Amino acid sequence: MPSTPILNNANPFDDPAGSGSEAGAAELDSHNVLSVDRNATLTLGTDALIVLDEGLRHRRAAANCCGLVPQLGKTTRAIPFYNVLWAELKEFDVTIHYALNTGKKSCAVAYINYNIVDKSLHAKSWIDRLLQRAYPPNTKRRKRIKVLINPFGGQGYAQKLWTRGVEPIFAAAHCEVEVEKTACRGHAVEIAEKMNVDAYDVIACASGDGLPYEVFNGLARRENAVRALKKVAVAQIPCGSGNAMSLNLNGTDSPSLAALAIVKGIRIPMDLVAITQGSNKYYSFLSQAVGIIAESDLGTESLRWMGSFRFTWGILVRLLGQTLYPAEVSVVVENDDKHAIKEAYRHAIQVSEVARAKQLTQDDREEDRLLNGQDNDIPTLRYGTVQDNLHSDFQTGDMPTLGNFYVGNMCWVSPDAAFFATALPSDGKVDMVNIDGLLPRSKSLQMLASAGDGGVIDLPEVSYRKVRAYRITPRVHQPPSQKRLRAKFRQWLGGAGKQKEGLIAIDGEAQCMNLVA
Ligand SMILES: Nc1ncnc2c1ncn2[C@@H]1O[C@H](COP(=O)(O)OP(=O)(O)OP(=O)(O)O)[C@@H](O)[C@H]1O
Repeated sequence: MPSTPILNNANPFDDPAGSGSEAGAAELDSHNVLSVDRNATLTLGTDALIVLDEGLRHRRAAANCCGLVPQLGKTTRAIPFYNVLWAELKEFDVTIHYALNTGKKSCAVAYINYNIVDKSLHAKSWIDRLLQRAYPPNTKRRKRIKVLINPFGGQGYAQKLWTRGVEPIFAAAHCEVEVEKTACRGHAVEIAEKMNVDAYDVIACASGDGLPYEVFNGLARRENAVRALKKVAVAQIPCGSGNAMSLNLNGTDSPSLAALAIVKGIRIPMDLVAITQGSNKYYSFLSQAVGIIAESDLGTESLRWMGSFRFTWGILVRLLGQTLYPAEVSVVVENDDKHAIKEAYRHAIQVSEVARAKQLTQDDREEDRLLNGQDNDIPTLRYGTVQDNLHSDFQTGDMPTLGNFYVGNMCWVSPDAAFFATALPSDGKVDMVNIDGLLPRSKSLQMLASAGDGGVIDLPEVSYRKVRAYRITPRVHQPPSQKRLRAKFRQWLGGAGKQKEGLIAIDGEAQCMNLVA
């Protein structure tokens, strides 16, 4: 995962490599400084390129108040290495393109250009050193990116968001880009199934979470599926109504900031959850939901006129009406102690931060195995399919008053809901949340409010477990005869008037389930 560099309180002009002696320090300093025209210098600092230029003062002053009022501007500018997209030397001209933050949630390509004063080979090696800092050893430069655009994703602006906010960043970073628009539902599955995975480093989906879901499933259908899944990274350029993948992996739901995160991103392994239903098999990267969340997301089609408020409305109607989704649930539990789950999470984060600080490159042996074509088939499922007998590791329970069944592999499910606060992308487990449908209404609302800061796990009424596998068999809910009319009214009010089947949301995509009597 890419990280925004932290500008700590160290002197930004210090070289991170340190210096042994004063003479050594002076030599290092001179290596890191490039003298350019207009009496300016460009210095490689700890985390940023420092531009020291008297001219900046006048330019900034001019930008204020139409330049009529003399003002003192700064003469230095720090460009974090993370934001540096490319640097090149042509003749005696140095040009550095970078991503300039243009607001809290956007960036755009900007550049600086100077004529070099020192005409020796120093400038060339300085540029190399700048690029090494902009792209540490674990970060691939000039990524080859296959971009898939869902023209109907979100509110239909994916093409515009791509052209305005993303394409210029990929171009400035010298990425090789090939763009294809999806023509219909399922098209991304087909593209991922047939593409030459050796020709690309990344498949970037300008869409909601639906396209990455299709891409994973397309890659998983191939011969040598494991090789394909490991070879090419899947990323999201957030252009949909659900952009959880980008929130979790790029740390943003802004298309331009996500573009920068992809340019600077490193590959990380991520678990996929295999789901079998009848004879079908799907792979999920994000979440599966049965009950209130799934029904509010997918069972509110008749309320589309409400826009995105239909989801909130759907949840409120179902929560306040204490709607039940009874089911039999069998689970292979890894850990059901919330305190231990949180401790294990903290430890895992510390370990991953150490690895990130060391800028570890991908394990060479892993790379060899990929290229030599070993371990390329998807392994058989450890706990079998839904058509097999239950493995002895499963614990089965009846949940007659289940309200919400939610399983996740990533923390954020939307910008204001960190539902799975301890989810780790590749620990071989998923976080399972079960909430009783008869929870007092005030508690239900409290639970909704606590999702924003990841507090769901701390609510005593919420069952939160790390699990390895589960099986859910939803049942028909038959309210007592005197309450049936009210239940039908609530169903209509919640947007699921004519719905007969149960719904399971896999990464936000709908699958129907037969309800067992
Ligand atoms: N050209 C197209 N026409 C119709 N549907 C398409 C097209 N391209 C992709 N799709 C489908 O659109 C669905 C939703 O895609 P996506 O996740 O990108 O958008 P979204 O707005 O976040 O979706 P949702 O409203 O379902 O959350 C996917 O299932 C995908 O297969």
